[in-house]
Amino acid sequence: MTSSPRPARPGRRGQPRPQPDPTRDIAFDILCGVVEHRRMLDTSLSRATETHKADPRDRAAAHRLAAATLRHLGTLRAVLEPFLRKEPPEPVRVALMMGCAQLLYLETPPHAAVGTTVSLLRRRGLAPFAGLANAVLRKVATEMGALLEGLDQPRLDIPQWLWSSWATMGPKVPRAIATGLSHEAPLDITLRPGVAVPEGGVLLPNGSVRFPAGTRVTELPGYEQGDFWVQDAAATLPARLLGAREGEHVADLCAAPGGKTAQLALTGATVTAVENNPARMPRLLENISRLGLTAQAIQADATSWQPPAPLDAVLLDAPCSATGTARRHPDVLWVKRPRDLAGLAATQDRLLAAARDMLRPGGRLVYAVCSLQEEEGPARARAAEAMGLEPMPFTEEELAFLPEARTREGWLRTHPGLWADKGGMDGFFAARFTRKG
Ligand SMILES: C[S@@+](CC[C@H](N)C(=O)[O-])C[C@H]1O[C@@H](n2cnc3c(N)ncnc32)[C@H](O)[C@@H]1O
Repeated sequence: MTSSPRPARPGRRGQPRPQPDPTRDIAFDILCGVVEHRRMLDTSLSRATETHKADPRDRAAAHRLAAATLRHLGTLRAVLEPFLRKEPPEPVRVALMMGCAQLLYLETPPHAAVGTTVSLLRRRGLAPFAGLANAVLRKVATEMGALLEGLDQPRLDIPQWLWSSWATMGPKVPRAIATGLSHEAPLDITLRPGVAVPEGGVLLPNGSVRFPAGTRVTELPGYEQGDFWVQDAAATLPARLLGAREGEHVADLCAAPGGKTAQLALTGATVTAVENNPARMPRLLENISRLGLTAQAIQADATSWQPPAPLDAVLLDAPCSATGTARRHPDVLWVKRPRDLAGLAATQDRLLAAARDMLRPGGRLVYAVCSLQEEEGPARARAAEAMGLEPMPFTEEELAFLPEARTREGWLRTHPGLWADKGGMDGFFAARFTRKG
């Protein structure tokens, strides 16, 4: 992150005229949206990009700054605490946290981090706090190492309710997840069969290819030709574990943007992808076409859609809290609340019941969520059993490349602390069932 290269021109009354800085303006709007209004980052990003007439580079830089701040929100609050004798208004705290994040995590030169924060406060009608920001950020810049010493950063950066909830997976799991969430996620792609590993990529044990964080997928050779698609290593597992085969009729419920549809289509099965959100249909269709795959995409609510004939297999990648994707979407940690889970679980149960009814006797169902929450994972697998679905556990052989993700029940449980030496993975839960004959 660099400073604005142009010197400030004098404005009225000899005051330096604040320079436009769309990157920090957008990041500030995003952060205020998350922290004050529990608004998702992507929602604010689109809105703020329009307001500040930003170009794609500003947008990307703003996203990176906002994400770095959110990834370390608890630590940044703790670092600032000793310098604030009185509680500042929340937007001022947000600007200070953003300034601190640039100093502590983004290697922004101190004069730029301090100067741009002061300008931001002036632009936003918060000039009375400019002096405070100047003094606090200068101190942070000089005492950086000492300020972080002794802080339990992974613990501070996770809201208490999530930390406690993750302990249901084992006492060491919350810390492992938090450590996995403390850095940017790498870029994983899934290759079409027969495509060579692109230069710079590392082949993972599940067959995914991994690139360093910040790699732009559209710039990798083979993207336009449809040689691969973006998909986290953990996200490849549910479709793989459905075991779809040529000649089978399968449905991919809740399908956009279509990573799992692509996997299923490549098995040779006849695939119907069902997605209810019209805004997400173009991405699904675009991906199917870029990859040159054959799959029927239908815009419909999967709780009421019915296949023309009973299906051999169904993949249900249900909507969820998405806490498993917090490496890429750190806002999730601060936007979601415990009370959101009951509504999501009710939707997941409705989708499970609908999926069950689509199957022929003996047909298979994989239920998956990118959530780390018990309510959306194991509790839903038990609900599926109560609906008359018969468990069909994942075997040791099927998960031989990732044995630590196989639970005693034969479910799949991944989290950002797994494959720590390789760069981690998203959090997923999956369970497989058959419909009794
Ligand atoms: C977790 S995302 C799916 C990701 C996708 N399976 C993939 O691998 O690329 C969940 C999707 O379900 C869709 N969705 C939510 N409720 C739905 C419903 N009742 N019927 C169909 N789709 C639904 C959402 O719009 C969203 O696109």
